[in-house]
Amino acid sequence: MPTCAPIGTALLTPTEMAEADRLTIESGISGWQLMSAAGRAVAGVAAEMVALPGPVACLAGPGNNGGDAYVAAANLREQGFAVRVFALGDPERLAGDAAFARAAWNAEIEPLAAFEADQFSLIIDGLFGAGLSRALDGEVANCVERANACRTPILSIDLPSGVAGDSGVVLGTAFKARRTISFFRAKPGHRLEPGRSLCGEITIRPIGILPDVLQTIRPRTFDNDPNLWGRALRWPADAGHKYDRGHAVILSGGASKTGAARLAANAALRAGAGLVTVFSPASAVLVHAAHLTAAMIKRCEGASELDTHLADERLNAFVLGPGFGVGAKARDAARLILEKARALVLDADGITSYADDPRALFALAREAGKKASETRLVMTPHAGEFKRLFPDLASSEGAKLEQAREAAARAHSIVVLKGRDTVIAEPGGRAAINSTGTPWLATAGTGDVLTGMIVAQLAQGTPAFEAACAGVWMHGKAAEAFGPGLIAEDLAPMLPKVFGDLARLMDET
Ligand SMILES: NC(=O)C1=CN([C@@H]2O[C@H](COP(=O)(O)OP(=O)(O)OC[C@H]3O[C@@H](n4cnc5c(N)ncnc54)[C@H](O)[C@@H]3O)[C@@H](O)[C@H]2O)[C@@H](O)CC1
Ligand SMILES: Nc1ncnc2c1ncn2[C@@H]1O[C@H](COP(=O)(O)OP(=O)(O)O)[C@@H](O)[C@H]1O
Ligand SMILES: [K+]
Repeated sequence: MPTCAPIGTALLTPTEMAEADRLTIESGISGWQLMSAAGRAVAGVAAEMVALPGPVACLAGPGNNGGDAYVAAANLREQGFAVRVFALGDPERLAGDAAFARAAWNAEIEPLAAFEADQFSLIIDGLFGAGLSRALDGEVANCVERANACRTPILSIDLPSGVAGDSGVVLGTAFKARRTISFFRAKPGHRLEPGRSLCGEITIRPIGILPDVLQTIRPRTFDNDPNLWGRALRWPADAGHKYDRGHAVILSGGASKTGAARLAANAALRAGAGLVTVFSPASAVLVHAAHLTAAMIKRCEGASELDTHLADERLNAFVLGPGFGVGAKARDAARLILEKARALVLDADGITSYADDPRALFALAREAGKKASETRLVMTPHAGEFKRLFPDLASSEGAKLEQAREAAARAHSIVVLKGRDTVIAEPGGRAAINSTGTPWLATAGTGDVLTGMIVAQLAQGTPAFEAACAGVWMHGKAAEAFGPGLIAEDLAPMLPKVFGDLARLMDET
């Protein structure tokens, strides 16, 4: 089995980043050294974006983000660029390292009101970064809107001013950057929409902050990449047999709604489940038989037949929801599966079936978790389905990461809150933000495929959080591998390439 580094790629909130900064300074590296390195890195990226002599505008705010901008301005001037600095507020009031940076610039500083965006070949946005504490308004908002309206490329330092580092939410208004450079580790705001789109291309540079500080900070949010879950993933053993790789079951809806179950079943096989069976009502058995080859079909009319089938303990992971129908039949099935503490991926109609009584589902998940000593339920809602189970959380504007985290704790389950910036959260507070995928995934049936990719990992014995993360990652990678023109059926056939790339990636780390 390929091995992989045990630590995930952490995403640090602005507060955690400030702590990283503080711990590093405490260990003997000065704040000025960090700011100098940051400013030089900004100048380096700027020089990649614009030809000599510019001109370049540096917009400098009242804090250390502005400090970085002064350092970058001085460095670009040394390289021969024509640079003008525009400051928000009185530059004489800068304190600490930012005041040093302003002194090092040692040339004219114009007021922000004098800035005319279309006179420059590049705008460097050093107004606010991690310290953004309220909505942009007045003169600053006006400046941002003028800059966004012209075609001059924008390089944002740390974050596009106006984007909140912990949530990606826009406070008031925000720059739409061509590129964003940040330091040490990315922040959730670089990965969550709309922040992610407003950042443009993101570059993360080390500036001397010591990675050891992460041991003290103990971050809870990670990039969803193989560093986080690669070691937990199961690969076929050399002398293994199919039962070592688990037996996944997909519960199908009636005769006119069978496609979703087959999408999940085929994806589960490709994603590594040893055996996959579709449990089908009698009316749909022949429809499935006409289409399925490697996946098996078993008649399962309702609760009593399901109960009988569940006596086979090798059936270890289930998908319930895609095309299944909303109502008591779905709730009965979820109850029986969770009472036996089998792993369950609950999607679509399975989720909606609990809209009137979400607490009943959460209680089943809690008991199943206790019985198995590990989380048994993975829910995969899109925003609409999420709102049905967690209306109060969904109404808290924008903060997708915290919504998913809170929901996971409440529901004793893994919550996969889908979208371009899918968040995977576990009850203990750990969460991952996914960046794989393409907009072509916004097409019917791709969510059904995702359930298959997740259930395959659960069937093989990967813990629920890692199983969900891996499924989401490979789903996005499959979409990237196929490219434009994607429909749901195209995803599973891309998995051999995705596994090949994954194995290489893990061998390298
Ligand atoms: N490791 C690090 O964290 C490092 C951080 N550096 C830079 O330091 C920045 C963080 O510096 P600060 O904590 O000083 O924060 P910022 O420079 O982002 O902004 C803080 C200042 O802006 C004011 N402010 C916040 N929101 C406002 C609004 N909407 N309208 C008007 N004023 C507003 C605050 O009152 C405060 O004066 C980072 O973004 C990064 O660019 C670098 O210098 C080097 C190392
Ligand atoms: N614009 C997008 N960029 C990347 N991924 C997307 C985008 N839109 C949707 N997706 C992904 O596609 C899948 C759609 O799932 P879902 O909404 O349940 O569709 P369906 O019910 O039709 O199967 C999810 O995994 C979601 O994260
Ligand atoms: K900025």
